[in-house]
Amino acid sequence: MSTPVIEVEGLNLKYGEFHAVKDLSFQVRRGEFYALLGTNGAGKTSTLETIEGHRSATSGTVRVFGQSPRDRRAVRPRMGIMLQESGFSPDLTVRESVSLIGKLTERTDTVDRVLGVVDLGHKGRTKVSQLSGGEKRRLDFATAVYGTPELIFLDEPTTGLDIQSRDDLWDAVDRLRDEGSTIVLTTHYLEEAQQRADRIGLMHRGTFHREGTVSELTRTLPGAIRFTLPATAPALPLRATRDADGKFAIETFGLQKDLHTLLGWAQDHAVELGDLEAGPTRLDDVFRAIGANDQ
Ligand SMILES: Nc1ncnc2c1ncn2[C@@H]1O[C@H](COP(=O)(O)OP(=O)(O)OP(=O)(O)O)[C@@H](O)[C@H]1O
Repeated sequence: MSTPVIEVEGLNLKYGEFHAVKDLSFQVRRGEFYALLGTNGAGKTSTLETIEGHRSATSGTVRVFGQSPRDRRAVRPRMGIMLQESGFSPDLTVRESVSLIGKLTERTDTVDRVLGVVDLGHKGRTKVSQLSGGEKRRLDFATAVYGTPELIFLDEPTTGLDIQSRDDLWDAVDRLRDEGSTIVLTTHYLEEAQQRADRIGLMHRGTFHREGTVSELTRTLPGAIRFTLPATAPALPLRATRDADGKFAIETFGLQKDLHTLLGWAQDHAVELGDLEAGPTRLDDVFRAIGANDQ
């Protein structure tokens, strides 16, 4: 098997007395889309900064392409990092900023191609200070696109983007994946991770609460059927609870069977199920379950 792109082994990070990352171990394989998710303050940024070579581990090892990320000359040209704030100089134009990415990363590409991918071709001569929030975010994304790096970090990439720009960004990420790039994503938009990630590392208080594919993370929790009923409806065929807003909820590990029972019962009794929703557990519910365990 080829060397993993990222190998984290027993990583610990301390800020003074505060133990921010505790014995964390995981790997990201070549071509994988890995989402590092977690609660606020879980340690995601600290972990990523170590992998990106910006921070030293208190103990443990981190390898990127089999090398230390502190060996910047070897590793840096192969990584594209889209930070939450890239900090482009406000006085530079968009074109100059993209060209600077090329110089700093030592990757080869053309400024026009990159401007086209991030849809800023019409803003090439505009100063960074005059860009809208969403346009700045698209310029940040250029750091991940320039030269199609082998490993790409996307830190909250879609924050501040409208729907169209989000779709465009994910289309561009899909193309990068087609070219073989490995993607590491952090986001608080869980649906984006749920739809795209091959695997998810779910951090809480410095360590993994869970790690696995989306279905591995969600299948330990029941799915749910929710609906409203007219006041005259007869007794339900299944055990249900009532939400604060009066909606009925059936939690089940046999979603298809229970849905079939419920629909048959509604048909037989000519009962209309209002606002009917049925679905497997979503990643949001896995997150809520973390909070519940803390109580
Ligand atoms: N420079 C620092 N000095 C002291 N404590 C820090 C420092 N940086 C981070 N921390 C603490 O370490 C913990 C982990 O922070 P980190 O930024 O890695 O979390 P995160 O998972 O990225 O959180 P969020 O989702 O809120 O961005 C937090 O409790 C934070 O307050």
